[in-house]
Amino acid sequence: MTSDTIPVTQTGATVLDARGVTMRFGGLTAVRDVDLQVNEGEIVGLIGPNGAGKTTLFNCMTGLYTPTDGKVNYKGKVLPARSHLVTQAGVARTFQNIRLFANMTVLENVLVGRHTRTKEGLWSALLRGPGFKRAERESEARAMELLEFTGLAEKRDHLARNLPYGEQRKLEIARALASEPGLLLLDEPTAGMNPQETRATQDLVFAIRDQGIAVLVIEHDMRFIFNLCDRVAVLVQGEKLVEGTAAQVQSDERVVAAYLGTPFEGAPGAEEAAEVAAAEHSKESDR
Ligand SMILES: Nc1ncnc2c1ncn2[C@@H]1O[C@H](COP(=O)(O)OP(=O)(O)OP(=O)(O)O)[C@@H](O)[C@H]1O
Repeated sequence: MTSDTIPVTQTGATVLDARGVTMRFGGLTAVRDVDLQVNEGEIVGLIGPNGAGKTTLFNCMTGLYTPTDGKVNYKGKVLPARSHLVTQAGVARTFQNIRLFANMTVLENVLVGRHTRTKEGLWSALLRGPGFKRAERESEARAMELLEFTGLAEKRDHLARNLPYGEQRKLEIARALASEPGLLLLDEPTAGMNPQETRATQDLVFAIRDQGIAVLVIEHDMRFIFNLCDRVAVLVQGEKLVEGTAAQVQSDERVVAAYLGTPFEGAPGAEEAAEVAAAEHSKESDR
């Protein structure tokens, strides 16, 4: 393997432990033998060029895909292969393409996110007995706390589809938090945001971490990632190329090369790039 993990100061206990994760789609290996850990109290960034396999790795960590190889543990237990069970286990996520219930209110969207945490069963809900009503009141109180936390309380009765884009992303985060996770996975949380909204999202992620929730975040905005993260892993063509602090990753010439599209010797994709260069060279010399 060509990956290079630069030692950084170990923080709390390991929350997420992905080992040797590989995901193949037919002939395409989207993720290859990736190890990634997230520890308590950490914000970890996952970066890489388009198509590097970042979302596929998220999908492998949240039960949307069953990895072809490797395993993912959360707090010492293998994560189940179903997304709702992963959420129940304590791992919540947001999506690159916002997935809200557009015709439900802001509050209702957060209440939907709480269903993995409410114990009241189907009959209780249908009969609307005292247990159900109490649970409903508690859920609503918690949902309102989360709307205050994310700055959306005043919009509680607005339809999700009428929120500006930046607030829809915040609502996705509030909904994910409603499942009371120990780990939150954010897939491009600032996509489409203006600089002010991006800074607010940065503060929100710090506040989430301060509440004891570990965070793993995919993002293309490098300033956001390097300001935010304790540790950053770089995926290139499905493989982890480098992992380290923001300063270590920023100064690593292989990362710069991967983004500029000139892979180093031994880096994932270097062989193919060399073959293409050789073929182009021989074509030119034939002319
Ligand atoms: N369900 C799927 N079936 C087939 N190929 C897939 C599937 N999901 C992803 N891929 C392929 O796997 C590779 C990695 O895609 P992925 O979306 O994980 O990359 P990414 O790093 O998240 O990219 P981006 O930054 O553009 O979102 C791509 O070549 C993509 O086309």
